[in-house]
Amino acid sequence: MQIEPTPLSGVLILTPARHGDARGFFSESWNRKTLTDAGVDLPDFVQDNHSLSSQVGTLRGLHYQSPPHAQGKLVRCGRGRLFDVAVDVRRGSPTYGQWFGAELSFQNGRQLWIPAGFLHGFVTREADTEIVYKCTDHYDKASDGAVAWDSLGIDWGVSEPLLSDKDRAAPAFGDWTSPFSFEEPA
Ligand SMILES: Cc1cn([C@H]2C[C@H](O)[C@@H](COP(=O)(O)OP(=O)(O)O[C@H]3O[C@@H](C)C(=O)[C@@H](O)[C@H]3O)O2)c(=O)[nH]c1=O
Repeated sequence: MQIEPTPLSGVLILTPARHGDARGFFSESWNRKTLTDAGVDLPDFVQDNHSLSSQVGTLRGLHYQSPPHAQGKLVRCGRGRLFDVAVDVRRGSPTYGQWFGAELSFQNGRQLWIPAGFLHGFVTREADTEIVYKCTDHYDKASDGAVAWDSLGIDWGVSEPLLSDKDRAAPAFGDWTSPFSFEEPA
């Protein structure tokens, strides 16, 4: 397991080992003990999500659930290729409003750990791309929120993405009040 920090405190890139042989590969895509032994303690996960985006340039985001139903997400790409983005929206954080993006693909096997307190979104870079992610809280429709994808200066690599109606109507970052605040690490 390779563990890499990112410029946003708390956000990590995790790359599990792949054991290749004549059949293909085997990989432990999630193993709490491997991470704990490496000094990384993630909260418990209670829901796994899986979505397919048929068209290249499909953009889902930027999403969050408000506390007390905030979600941390461990994200990976099951098929195809996508650009995954986390935005720090913890009020008082030294990196408030900053974003980090990484390409996650079936090929590179990378995962992005995004704690609660961040917006999450992604754009697909291939047709028929699947995303799979573990969440630390259940879906709660009433706590579900979105911020406009094009209001944070993120370089998505597309100018006219395919969006949901909800994402097209999302408020701009500048018109939105974050429900998250920054807690200094103990
Ligand atoms: C997120 C979610 C949606 N749904 C339903 C609601 C709706 O009818 C349908 C599609 O929902 P959405 O349009 O919100 O799906 P989508 O745009 O893929 O939303 C997801 O985007 C990524 C970026 C995230 O980070 C996720 O947390 C989630 O917000 O699925 C659930 O039943 N459970 C869930 O956990």
